[in-house]
Amino acid sequence: MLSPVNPPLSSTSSCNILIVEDEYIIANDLELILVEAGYPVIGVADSVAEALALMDQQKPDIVLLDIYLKGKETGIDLAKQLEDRSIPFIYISANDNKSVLEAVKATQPIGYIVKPFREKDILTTLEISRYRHAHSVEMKLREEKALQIALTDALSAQVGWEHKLLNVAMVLQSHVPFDFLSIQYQKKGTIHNFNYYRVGFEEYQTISLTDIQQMTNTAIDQLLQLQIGQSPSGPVRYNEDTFSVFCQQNRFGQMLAKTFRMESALVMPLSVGPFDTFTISFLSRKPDAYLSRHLNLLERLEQPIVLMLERVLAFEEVARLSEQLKRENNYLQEEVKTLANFEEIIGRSQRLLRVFDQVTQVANTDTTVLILGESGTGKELIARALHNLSARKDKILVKINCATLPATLIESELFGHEKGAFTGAFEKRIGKFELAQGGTIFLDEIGEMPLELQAKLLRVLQEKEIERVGGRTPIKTDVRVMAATNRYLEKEVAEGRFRMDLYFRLATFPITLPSLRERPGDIPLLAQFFAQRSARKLGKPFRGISEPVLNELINYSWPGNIRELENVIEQAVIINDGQSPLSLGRPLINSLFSMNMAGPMSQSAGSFKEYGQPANATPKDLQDVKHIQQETEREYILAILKQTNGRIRGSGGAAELLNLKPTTLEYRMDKLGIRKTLSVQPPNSSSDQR
Ligand SMILES: Nc1ncnc2c1ncn2[C@@H]1O[C@H](COP(=O)(O)OP(=O)(O)OP(=O)(O)O)[C@@H](O)[C@H]1O
Repeated sequence: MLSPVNPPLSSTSSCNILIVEDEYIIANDLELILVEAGYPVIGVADSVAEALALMDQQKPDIVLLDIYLKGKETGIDLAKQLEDRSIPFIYISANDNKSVLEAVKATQPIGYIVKPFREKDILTTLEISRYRHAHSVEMKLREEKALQIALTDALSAQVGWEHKLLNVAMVLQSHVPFDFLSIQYQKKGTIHNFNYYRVGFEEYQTISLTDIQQMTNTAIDQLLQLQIGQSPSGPVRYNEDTFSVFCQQNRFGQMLAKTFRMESALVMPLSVGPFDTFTISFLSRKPDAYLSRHLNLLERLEQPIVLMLERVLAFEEVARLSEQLKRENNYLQEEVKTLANFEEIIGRSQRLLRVFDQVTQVANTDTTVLILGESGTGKELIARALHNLSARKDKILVKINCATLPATLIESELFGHEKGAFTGAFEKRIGKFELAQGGTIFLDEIGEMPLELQAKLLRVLQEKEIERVGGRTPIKTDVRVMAATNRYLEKEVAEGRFRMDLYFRLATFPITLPSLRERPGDIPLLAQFFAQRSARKLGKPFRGISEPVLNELINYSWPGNIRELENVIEQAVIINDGQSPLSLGRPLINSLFSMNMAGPMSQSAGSFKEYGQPANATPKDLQDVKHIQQETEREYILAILKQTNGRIRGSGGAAELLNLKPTTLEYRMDKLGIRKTLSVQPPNSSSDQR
């Protein structure tokens, strides 16, 4: 609590007085009394015009003011101007007419002296009025300080902006009265609008743009359009005479005034930082509600409020960034991060070296890259290498697997959604494109993307803008796009499952990875690398790989490519006693995959084939190929599941052995008709758990 302190009163000699009196004798009398008492009299005026001219030369500290003066204008007219200039005044008048006294009271003088007066009356009233005025200035300062504290509390409350600004409105009401308060917040070009309609003492109704849309029959877009570029440069009041100017300049305000029958306004624009502006419009039903004291108060509050808003917005930004960091962290923890530089990519075959050349050529550009190749050939590894070699390497690489997400969720996963965009969208959520801002997005299994979303992705690639689901404003993005697929995309295009325009857009720079059987020379290197890495991980000595085992590895067709080799070697290390060279946990049988059919793959996207073909059956058409491919994958997964006794997750589970995320494996199992609720099958059981 502030303790009441009497403000010190300045000496009479420092209180300059202006006398405004048209009767010469009285004016002269007054001057003599004042000078005698030590007050400097800076002038005597007999009309409002003369008083104003004198005040322009020197500002008085107090004006002694008669009501009826020379000319048309009265002391009451001058009083309004004195209020504007914050100059205190005392009336000296013989007038006791009731209506005149009412008008006098409304001008808020600091005193009133009745004519005829005695010297004592003048000096005592002057002294008391000066004291009360000084005291009221002090009170005003205190009130303003309290107002600033209340505004800070209102703005820093942990509530949404609508609630925050309602609190601000309630705090301001007793200082700048209004019947309607409209606050427009422009953030980097996006407009947010908050409207509060006073319906009772401390009772307000929040009016949304949708409400205004319904009341005025105007489309939202048009309402937003009406609000663009309408702020004055500083606080301005519009009363009776100037309200039409307000309506001309402010089309949205005009609409509010018409709908809610408002007749005066006070507009306060606030620039917060380089991008954000707030425009607070106070509207009143009274035609002359806004006085200069309201304007002066808002002018004084301008800087403190801007500082408060800057602080609140900075806190919000920090919270947003830390939320983004948390999200990125979660994301990175979820991801098995591979460091992927060329050193981590094993192989010396000509085919792989050619891929390295392509990666080096394109890495440091922003070109969209399409990585093609059978499953497990290292497409993701190459995507990571591309990112790590690009200028975006210090920003995030976000991967999204288009095959593992339900079609209904991919859009919101990619582009985010606004609160309430669809059932279950309880909170606003940013998508992977926004998460990847400044970095790279890797769209794995792009061939699985639903057609309608392909159109949206194409627009993002062309416009470099995204739109959240349920959002209305496009958001600029700076994201490099990479995509991968093990599908033959040209065939998908021919069969109408993939948009040709998107295909061409993505395939600006295709990189096709060779299958493992196309580079058998790399198999010993890879096997050695994986064996050493697993042994290190398991803390076991590594005694090499025997010649026959290496031959077996080289002669196998590797339908699962490097991923399969990695798993085979890891199992071999697990069962190895640490004393002898590695032997394989299970024999490698080229039962369904033909080695001789797996010819070298061309580098062009067009000649890419899906999987190898069976040795013991000549497929008649594409359907056959697909069937064989699915059967193979199915058998392979079942074999691993049998090995793990049906366990998918956790250490030693099928997902780990297959080096897949459990959700990816479950998705594939689902697609291949393998039931998730696996019963533990005896190793020789032929049940396929369908
Ligand atoms: N040249 C390589 N050197 C070392 N490890 C590799 C190499 N290529 C791939 N791998 C490893 O093989 C596994 C499969 O690679 P990756 O996931 O990149 O394949 P993919 O082609 O993206 O597979 P899918 O199409 O199934 O998503 C990963 O563990 C990866 O680290």
